[in-house]
Amino acid sequence: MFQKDLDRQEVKLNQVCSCHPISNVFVTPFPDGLFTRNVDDFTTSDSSKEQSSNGRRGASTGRNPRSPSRSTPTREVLPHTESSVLANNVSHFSSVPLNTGLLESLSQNLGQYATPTDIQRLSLSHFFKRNPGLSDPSPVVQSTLSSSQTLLASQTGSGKSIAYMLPMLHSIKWRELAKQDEQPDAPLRPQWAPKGLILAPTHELSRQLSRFAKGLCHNIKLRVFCLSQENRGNSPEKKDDMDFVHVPLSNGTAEIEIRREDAVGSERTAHGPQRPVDVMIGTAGRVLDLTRGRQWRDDMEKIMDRNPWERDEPKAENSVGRLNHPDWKPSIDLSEIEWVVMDEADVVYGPDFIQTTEMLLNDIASAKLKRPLSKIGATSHQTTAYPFNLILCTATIPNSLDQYISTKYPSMERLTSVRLHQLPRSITPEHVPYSGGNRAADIATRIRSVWLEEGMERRGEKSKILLFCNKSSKAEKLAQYLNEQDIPTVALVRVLDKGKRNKNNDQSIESFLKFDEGSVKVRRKQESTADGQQEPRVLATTSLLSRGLDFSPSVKHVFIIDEPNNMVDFIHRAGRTGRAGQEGKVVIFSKSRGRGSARAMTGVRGEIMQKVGLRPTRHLVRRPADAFAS
Ligand SMILES: Nc1ncnc2c1ncn2[C@@H]1O[C@H](COP(=O)(O)OP(=O)(O)OP(=O)(O)O)[C@@H](O)[C@H]1O
Repeated sequence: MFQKDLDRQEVKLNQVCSCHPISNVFVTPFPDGLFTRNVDDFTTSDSSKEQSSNGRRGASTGRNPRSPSRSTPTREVLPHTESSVLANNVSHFSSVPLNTGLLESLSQNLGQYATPTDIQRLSLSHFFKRNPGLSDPSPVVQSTLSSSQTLLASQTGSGKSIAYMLPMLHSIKWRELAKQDEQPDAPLRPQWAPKGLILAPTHELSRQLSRFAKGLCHNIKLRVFCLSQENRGNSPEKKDDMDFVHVPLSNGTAEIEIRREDAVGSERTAHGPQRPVDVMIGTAGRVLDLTRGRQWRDDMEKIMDRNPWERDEPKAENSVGRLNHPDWKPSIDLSEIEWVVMDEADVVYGPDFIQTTEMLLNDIASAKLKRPLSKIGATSHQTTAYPFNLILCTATIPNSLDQYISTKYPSMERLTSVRLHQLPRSITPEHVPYSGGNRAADIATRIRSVWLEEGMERRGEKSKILLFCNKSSKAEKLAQYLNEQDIPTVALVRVLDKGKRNKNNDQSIESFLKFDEGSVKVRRKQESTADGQQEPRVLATTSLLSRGLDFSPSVKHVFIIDEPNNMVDFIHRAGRTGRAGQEGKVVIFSKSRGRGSARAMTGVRGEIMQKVGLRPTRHLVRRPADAFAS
């Protein structure tokens, strides 16, 4: 594929991360995301990526000429949202009857004196106080818990992962213990029939969430399994990998497949001493691949080719037999699912992913109710009450998501913290106009001055810096330039650059992410493989890494090199620093002062400058206060 095409695709990803008007989300009769592209395409090894990169999938599907074009960046409006009333009676994690093993894990992970953040207080209060099923095993109370719908919305870095993981993990453990008391001799459920499912838009985020969940589950002995394995070729390193066959792909990476003897329907349901998987984490596309079998995409694609404009979801699905098509080999049993979490909900419910997301939710409902989809009336246009708990989690609620929730999940409880859609207070914004000469040189100068300002260069402890560009090609060129200037930089961009996104890249990103076990592992690897090269202190990337990832507190600066597509994109890029109350700075680059700078200060950049309260330059054309203003 040509560079231009790749760049065009990437601009689209940036738009994906910012969502689109509601008409694009669910009224469009022929949403094309599932068959043209997937966030997976931009991340790690995946069969869909293989197909997408050779253009087959994109070529075989058309775009509904009646649907609004998605090629123009949208000015997504972030509506004003009322913050929920904070529960003052949940000042500590122990204020609710949380499983003691979970309390221990929290203190091991966050420190002895950690108290819940606002969104965690809201969540704990909501799930424990309003759902006595989390502490009362009586069947009547239990059934009230089994179909709640909740939205958790708060600023970046405010601890939303713990806010949804605690009620889910507590509930799964609570119900397991209650069942053991009732039926001590009940047979073990199948290996691959999880109780909880956490869906994220990228493999990177899935992996990070999975590590975090494993840390929380350590004491309560729930088994967490990540479907987004790292690229390890055929040499599995962890015990969990033994459950998978690694299928090498032509680009040097590997795909995973659950071992046939452990898959659904096999006689062997328990695998050695391993307990069944309790929580599974991955992208919706990967889960569908494993529940329906890899061929489902191809079969669906054939149907789309045959009858693209009159596509009707239940009809298309019925005509291929849905879950039980003889050619599809389902590997995961969805019938035991009790909790589904959609992390980064505005992306997962965005136009390019909505179809996969809805399909998976419908599959779960269908598996649980043991009825075909057509019988549960699950079309895109209807309100839906699923037979499981659904949690949507996001730092931004664009109009599109807001309206989608109102239409599709009218009874969804919205838990929203204060200052949603604003930069966290721990982030200081700064504006740097380019000098008018070599822009890359200006960036290098600012990086050096950051390290000088910190006075850390002398101690050899430079902080880490993230650079956000709009295009992979630009991030790569910038990284090359900075390396030539003796500023150790790594570019982490789309996976379509075959060979570049390899084990070393995965290692590079880990050294920027916050996770104790990960960083220890990375440090050890780096020590053993030291080849005289300096460890990168700067990571140049695109919006690919702007979503949900918990970067290390040593990432003190985020540089916004290119104008983000909109405020949503900006909030997520900036939010990679200043996490959990740590101090961080977002540096916004813009055109040099003088001719043309007035234009530079309008548009999204101008809105951002106003929004973050940066003193406008002389040339800034003021825009009327808009919905971003709180
Ligand atoms: N109660 C707490 N006390 C201290 N640190 C916390 C607490 N809760 C979470 N953290 C830490 O805050 C960091 C950010 O948490 P998390 O990744 O869940 O944020 P988030 O709200 O999901 O962010 P984003 O919107 O970017 O996805 C993590 O490093 C986590 O360990």
